[in-house]
Amino acid sequence: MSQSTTTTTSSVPLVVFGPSGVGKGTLIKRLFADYPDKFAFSVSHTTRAPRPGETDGKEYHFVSQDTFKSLLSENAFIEHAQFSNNFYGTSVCAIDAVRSTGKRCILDIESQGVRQVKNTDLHPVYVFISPPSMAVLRQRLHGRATDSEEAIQKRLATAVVEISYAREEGACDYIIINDDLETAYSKFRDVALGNLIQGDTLPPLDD
Ligand SMILES: Nc1ncnc2c1ncn2[C@@H]1O[C@H](COP(=O)(O)OP(=O)(O)OP(=O)(O)O)[C@@H](O)[C@H]1O
Repeated sequence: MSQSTTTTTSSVPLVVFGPSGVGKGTLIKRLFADYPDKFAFSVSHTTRAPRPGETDGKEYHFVSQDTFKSLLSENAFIEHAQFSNNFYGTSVCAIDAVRSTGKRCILDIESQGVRQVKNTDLHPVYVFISPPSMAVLRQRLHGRATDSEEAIQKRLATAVVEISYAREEGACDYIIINDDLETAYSKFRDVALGNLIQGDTLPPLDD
């Protein structure tokens, strides 16, 4: 691949999506650790209150519901969502802020957000991280031990929605199955660096 192609591909944002518990955070954390000067998350806006230790503009841009709504009406967000009465959104400005530092912006969002991004002129690269099977996803959610059984069941139900979206024509540029972590990370790193890879094929995930 020519240098110019690599540069162009690796400067557009990278959207990473996939069911909760599949290992997106694990892969992204490792990428940030390996390449601290190359990648960054954009800072999202939220209407939720800051938690102790959080700084405005660092973890989030903390705004009121009214400010959020007016930003929304000005089309300031490329995607937004509501979770338990709070709004969250990724602004065009936040993505530009990452771009201006010379880093590649990474977006870790749900398929609902991916659909919204598709309606913008951002044109990122879309990577779907897939579990090797639903049984493995279930095991990982239990193994992480951060959720109640009820929350795990909810995440599994949402996983079905994420996976069925990934099956839609043109939903993603790359599928990476996170079975063996080293193999998955090596593919993920290549995509993030703008290299062409042979993506995986979605497994049946009907177990
Ligand atoms: N390839 C792998 N093999 C085994 N375990 C893994 C692998 N990848 C990740 N895990 C483990 O699976 C669990 C879920 O991973 P992680 O929290 O990164 O998922 P996630 O997709 O970021 O979830 P969420 O969207 O809920 O934040 C963690 O305990 C992690 O250590």
